[in-house]
Amino acid sequence: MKHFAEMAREVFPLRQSPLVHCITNNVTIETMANALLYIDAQPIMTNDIREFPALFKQTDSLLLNLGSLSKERENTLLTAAKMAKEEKSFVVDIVGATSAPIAQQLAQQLARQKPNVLKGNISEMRAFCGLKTTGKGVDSSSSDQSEDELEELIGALKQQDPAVTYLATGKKDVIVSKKGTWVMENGVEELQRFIGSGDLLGALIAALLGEQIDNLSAVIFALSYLNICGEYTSENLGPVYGLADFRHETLNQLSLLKTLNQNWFNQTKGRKQ
Ligand SMILES: Nc1ncnc2c1ncn2[C@@H]1O[C@H](COP(=O)(O)OP(=O)(O)OP(=O)(O)O)[C@@H](O)[C@H]1O
Ligand SMILES: Cc1ncsc1CCO
Ligand SMILES: [Mg+2]
Repeated sequence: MKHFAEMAREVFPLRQSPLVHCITNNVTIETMANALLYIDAQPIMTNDIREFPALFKQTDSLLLNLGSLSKERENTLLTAAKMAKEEKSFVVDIVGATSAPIAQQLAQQLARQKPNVLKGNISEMRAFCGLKTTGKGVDSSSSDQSEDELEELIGALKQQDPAVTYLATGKKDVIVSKKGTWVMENGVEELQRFIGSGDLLGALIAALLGEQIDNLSAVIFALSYLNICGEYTSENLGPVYGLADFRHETLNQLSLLKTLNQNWFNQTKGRKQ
């Protein structure tokens, strides 16, 4: 992790205020837009494909999130991915691939457009690889996260297109890239218990790609930053707190940690396999 530790101070605060175009679900769209502002990026949440040619000239990166899909959004996502292919950095978040066959199919189609990063929770990523999963809805299951299950997922991700960097989130997070495999261990359980933590993570990765940070580093820094914000929150809120306060304070930390503790990356737990 030494290489990343040296780079970390250069990453946050962001210098270029990247403009991130997000095509995303209706549930967490506002949380995602604010999370981007809190890390000094700029969001634009445009679904209208008529706007894309002009918009693509301005944006630095693109996020495609498959949650709460509709026929129209499916078309919007495919159009954006085709335009982005080899032209613009983009992240695909395969929300719902565990439970919705159409989202699963769309995830495969979008993967063929070679996103920089394709992510989902561990159950969604198991579904993506064709492995059995006990995940339901948009949440992962704990039984998909045993050591054996993680090893199986890592093996399956290594068989996927090596042009793409893969992130599977959960208690432990798995990153598979052509540069190697990492298992990261930051975060607290409450992060899984507010809706949109995974969604906003996809947008943070896109923001770092928009700063021309390489795929693997963008994933490691965005993931570690969010999870360490969660850890700070859990330590500082006291012995008893509600989940709404946890959510609120974690979002606050996104805006604070980068300036209050420039050594935040020293708290990263994880290893290359
Ligand atoms: N049990 C846990 N312990 C520690 N960190 C966790 C845990 N579960 C999730 N996280 C962290 O929370 C973040 C979101 O991961 P999660 O897998 O919950 O995403 P998700 O299911 O896609 O979320 P959502 O659908 O609500 O957007 C990641 O940074 C992940 O590392
Ligand atoms: C709850 C929910 N349903 C569809 S998308 C979404 C947000 C989680 O990603
Ligand atoms: Mg998710």
